[in-house]
Amino acid sequence: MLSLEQEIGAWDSVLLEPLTEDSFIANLQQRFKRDHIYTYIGNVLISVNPYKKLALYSADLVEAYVQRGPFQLPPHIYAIAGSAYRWLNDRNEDQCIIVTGESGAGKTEAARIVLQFLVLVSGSSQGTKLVKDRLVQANTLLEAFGNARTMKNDNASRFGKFLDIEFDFKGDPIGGHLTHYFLDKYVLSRVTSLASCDRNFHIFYQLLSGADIHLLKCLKLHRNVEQYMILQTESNQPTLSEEDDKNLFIYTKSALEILGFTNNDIIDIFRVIAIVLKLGNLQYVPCNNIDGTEGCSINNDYELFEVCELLGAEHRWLQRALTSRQIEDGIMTDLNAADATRIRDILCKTLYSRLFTWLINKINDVIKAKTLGKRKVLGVLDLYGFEVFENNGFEQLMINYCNEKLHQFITAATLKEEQEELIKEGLEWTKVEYFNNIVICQLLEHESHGILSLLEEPHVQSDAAYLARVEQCCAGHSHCLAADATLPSHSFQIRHYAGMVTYKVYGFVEKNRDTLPREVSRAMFRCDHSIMQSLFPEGNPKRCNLKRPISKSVQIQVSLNSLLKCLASRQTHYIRCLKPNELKQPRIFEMALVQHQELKYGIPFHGRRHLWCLYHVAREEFRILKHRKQVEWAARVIQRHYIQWKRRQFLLSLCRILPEDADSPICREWPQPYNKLLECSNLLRKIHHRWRCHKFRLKFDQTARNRMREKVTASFIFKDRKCSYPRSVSHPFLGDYVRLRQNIQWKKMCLESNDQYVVFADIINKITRSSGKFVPILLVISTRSMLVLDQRTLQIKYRVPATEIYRMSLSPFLDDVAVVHVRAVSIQNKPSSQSRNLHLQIITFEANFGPQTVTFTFKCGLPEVQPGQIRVLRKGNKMEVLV
Ligand SMILES: Nc1ncnc2c1ncn2[C@@H]1O[C@H](COP(=O)(O)OP(=O)(O)OP(=O)(O)O)[C@@H](O)[C@H]1O
Repeated sequence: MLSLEQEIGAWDSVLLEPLTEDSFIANLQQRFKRDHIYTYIGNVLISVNPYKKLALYSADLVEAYVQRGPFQLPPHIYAIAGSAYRWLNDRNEDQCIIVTGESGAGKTEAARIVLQFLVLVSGSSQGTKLVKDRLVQANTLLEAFGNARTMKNDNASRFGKFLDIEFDFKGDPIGGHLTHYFLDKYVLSRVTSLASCDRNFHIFYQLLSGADIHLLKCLKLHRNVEQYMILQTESNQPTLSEEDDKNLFIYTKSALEILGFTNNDIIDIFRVIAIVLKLGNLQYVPCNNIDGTEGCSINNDYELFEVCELLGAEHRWLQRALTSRQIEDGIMTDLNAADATRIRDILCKTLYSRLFTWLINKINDVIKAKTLGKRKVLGVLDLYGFEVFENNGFEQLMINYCNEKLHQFITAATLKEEQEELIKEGLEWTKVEYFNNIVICQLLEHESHGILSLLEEPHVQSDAAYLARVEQCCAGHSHCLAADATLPSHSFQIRHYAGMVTYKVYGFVEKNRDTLPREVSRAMFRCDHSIMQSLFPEGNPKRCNLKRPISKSVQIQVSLNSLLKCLASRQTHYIRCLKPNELKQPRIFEMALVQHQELKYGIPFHGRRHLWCLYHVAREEFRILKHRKQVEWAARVIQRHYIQWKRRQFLLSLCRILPEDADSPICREWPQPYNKLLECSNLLRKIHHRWRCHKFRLKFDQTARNRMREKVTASFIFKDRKCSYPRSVSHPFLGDYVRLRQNIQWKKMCLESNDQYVVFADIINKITRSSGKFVPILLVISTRSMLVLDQRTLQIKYRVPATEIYRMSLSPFLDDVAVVHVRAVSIQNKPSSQSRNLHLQIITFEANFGPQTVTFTFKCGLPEVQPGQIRVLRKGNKMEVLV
């Protein structure tokens, strides 16, 4: 685990006091000695190659760096990767980590550690795992086909690589895209001629050591490396053992399988490798043609026969394509041995580089995000650094041009933009002078007289003509030396941002065009090999393209400009890799070498420090404030969307959540709403209730409709005014509860008094005034009158015409007390003395007062009683009803 106490020197070089180049390098050295290989300089991470395994990488450390912000823990590549990943998620911005450095400085390793970090930190669902696995395997495959041993590095990438990883809104990888830059630069030389300490691309050795005997036989190969000319060097020094290659072959094959290549695809890929190996063995011997010109023949024709078998080509086509050239339509001339050898080499290089591009396209198809929707991208750019050798040619010019452009971009991003923003924000600061290398970029790419543009001029057909044009157009330029006596012959010099480089123009024109003769492309297109048609589309006789093929320098300029455009749209993070020694040894720190590399960075330290100090103070505060505002804004947006989502959820789920009998008007259940939806829920509940009542009513027949009318009337009268009312709601009114209308005696009686239309009839209890006992009597209300009858004999005790009843009252409590107000004089069938000021009380008792025996005492004779004026008082086991 990390221990902060053990930290040595300054984490961040800008805090060194004083900050000079010497103190900066000394700080790096001091830290390097104690295996602290990472140091910051502002927001750039410096990584010094330890050339040994260090316990600096683990899942625990990834976790630690994810939890803490940058600068809270010792400098680490995880902190840079963590910042990029965090910004990607928090700010929703595309990110890019740019890894730079010389060959062997540790760029590929750094890019691999970044990928490892992203793999560990992101989600672990089945789909995500598959994506991650494929991204990792893509790296393995690229190493086998794109890396080689060089004097500087046993596993040097021979191409620039830009891996874009796409993430979904959760921060899980969903796919990726690979772009490669300029494999051709080394393919141009490496495939067919090796420097003494170099090896060819790993895959050649892996195939020869790892393929089983059947595969070798099928590919017509021998296991022995010495059998193949393109694998020979002057020293023939092996570094990787055969055993290593054999083991690595297993990984390469498994990577191909995991990436979805079928067995047939895999055999086809290896067949192309075998073809390159065998083509490289072709030897030409000069011969004289009949017309006296020099021609050539293939010395070891059996190799060509085998190549044809592997390609599925006819021997005579290929032999003709490799040894002759079309000068006019249909007229061929034989090539001399040197030209034929050159064409053979170009074919080998073209085959290999196109196979590599084909592989990358296939990988891109597999790792492409399969899901639609918004995505964010985190890219890792691993480009080789500035190069200067004893002999520098076309390849170095291209690489140094790329570095020049990249340097311009980084300078603009880290210094120019900072300064401009400081001005914009009105912060106090001192302007820092720095060298803007735009002038060198223009020297190279100026449309009419740039060093690269001159290569495209139609009359520049030889290296001498090209040099003459460079001398003519650029000799006086402040960054170019040409036509100068101090220069070696056939050369010109450019003062790059990173130093002076002398370029020899040998082979410039040819390497820039480096086109395969049309006859060779056609012969390859005609082969019966599944991928040849896609590798050599220009060989299709139906595709007659008379346009000049795009030259290498134009291709590089186009792809570089699109790369820079892409970088400009992203938030960039920098990892600068440094090589501590040329011996590839641990623990050796050569001050001069490190200083030399760091100088190439080209920005004065004091300037950078000044800016960054202003940056840790004002800009940081500004950023925090801006960030906080962004967070607040984001919180508001999230809240708004969450509420909307909740609402929608509630509404959509309402009919699902409502109970089954929710259509019944008496069902009271309703789902509990989310707090913010209370009002909406209440309104909806009312609407829903009305709707279901409406539906309920639609089912009524005439009888039910009449009954409902009565109920509605009762509701108007009793609702909220009588405690016992709710109990009666569900019972329909019968009116004639004793079936009086069917009684024969009554039928006769009622005709006399015209009371045949009975509205209400039931047995009720009357309390006798003398004894206080209950006396059941029959109460009948007809459309004409109210009658009190003996329940057995049906003898009429009172008959009160309806017109004489002027009011009915009842108590609001849980009882059955009702008072009918009658004009006393109108009571019939009674002696007048009793009826004088009589107020009739009709009392029925049900079980409303519980099991107790209850006695009622009535005070009668009050003129008018309103609902609510009746009081029922409990006195011990007696109840007193006061009206
Ligand atoms: N962080 C590291 N820890 C241990 N060894 C490292 C580290 N970085 C680099 N190395 C060693 O240095 C060697 C060279 O590193 P790497 O291949 O990453 O260099 P490079 O800058 O990509 O070179 P090139 O541009 O030639 O591809 C690696 O094979 C490895 O042995």
